[in-house]
Amino acid sequence: MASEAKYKTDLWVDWCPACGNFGILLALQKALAELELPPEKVVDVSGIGCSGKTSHFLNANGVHGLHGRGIPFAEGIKIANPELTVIVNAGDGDLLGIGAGHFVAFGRRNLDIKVFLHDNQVYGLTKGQASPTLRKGEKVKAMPIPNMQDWVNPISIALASGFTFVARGYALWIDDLKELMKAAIKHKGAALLDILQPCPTYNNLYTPDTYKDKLYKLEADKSWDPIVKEGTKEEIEEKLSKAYIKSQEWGDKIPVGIFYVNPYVETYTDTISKLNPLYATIPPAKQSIAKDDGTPIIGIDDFRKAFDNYIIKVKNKK
Ligand SMILES: Cc1ncc(C[n+]2csc(CCOP(=O)(O)OP(=O)(O)O)c2C)c(N)n1
Ligand code: SF4
Ligand SMILES: [Mg+2]
Repeated sequence: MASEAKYKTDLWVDWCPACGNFGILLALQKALAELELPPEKVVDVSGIGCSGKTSHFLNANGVHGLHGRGIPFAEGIKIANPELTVIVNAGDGDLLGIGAGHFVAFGRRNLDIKVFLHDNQVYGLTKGQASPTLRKGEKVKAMPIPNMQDWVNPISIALASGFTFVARGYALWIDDLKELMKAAIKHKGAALLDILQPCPTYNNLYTPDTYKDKLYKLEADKSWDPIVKEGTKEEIEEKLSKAYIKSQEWGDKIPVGIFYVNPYVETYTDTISKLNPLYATIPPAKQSIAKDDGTPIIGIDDFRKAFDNYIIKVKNKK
């Protein structure tokens, strides 16, 4: 089996000592190695933040984008070339603060992209302000007063937005995290992996000591069955409701593991392929953009024709 060394770069990994991001990076390198994905077929898209440095430390294609815009960059890449494995590594501020609109719209599309949310409850890179996942009334050390705003629950919002794979991992349980990453990557559709990530420099509330007594594994309960098996409306509603109720659990006990998986939803790129069969054989990234003499080819005519035909068919059905 390929070793994770294949995915390491020779850059000095400059996160603070004991940062949870080290565990996330190692789990990701191990997951990619065990899945035997060639680095040239993997794209890691990062936003801005400490988490955003992941793309520099992973030997794969990487885009270190703009704060809050990891998802739209990733969407463009996946739509242009659906054969790539596209992963977003971004912070809780990035994905649920400035980028929250993209997060919700992404769930609706069910694009086959994996969102790994580095959930440290702070804006690490900008020195420890509260992020959207810090609870109301909590105060981490750089804050002058306790948090005045309520939190955003990443699991609940992902379920409500249409993500078809929703799970939570912990940065220091590297083997479990690696397995969750593998499951997310293998799932065909939009995946959220909320990764609880200690930030020893700025978050003095959610430390490894805090998590030690609170975290428990969903899989330990043999009756917990988060995977949609038949795809009926009733089954989906039942599993979604149970996942939502479970997502509200946060306090003395914090669940880690898979909350919900629905493999029955068509992906966005499959929908496009149905509209235009050409898309499946020659996606945009593989089309020529210029003729031999250098004149640009505008390649949207076939797509437009297919789309017009589709509209005509739909209208005729009415
Ligand atoms: C458009 C824009 N707004 C604000 C910033 C400043 N900024 C950089 S990183 C960051 C927050 C990072 O927090 P998070 O996304 O949680 O990542 P972490 O550092 O915790 O991994 C902010 C506000 C920016 N770079 N760009
Ligand atoms: S500030 Fe926090 S999240 Fe950022 S590198 Fe340091 S420990 Fe990690
Ligand atoms: Mg953060």
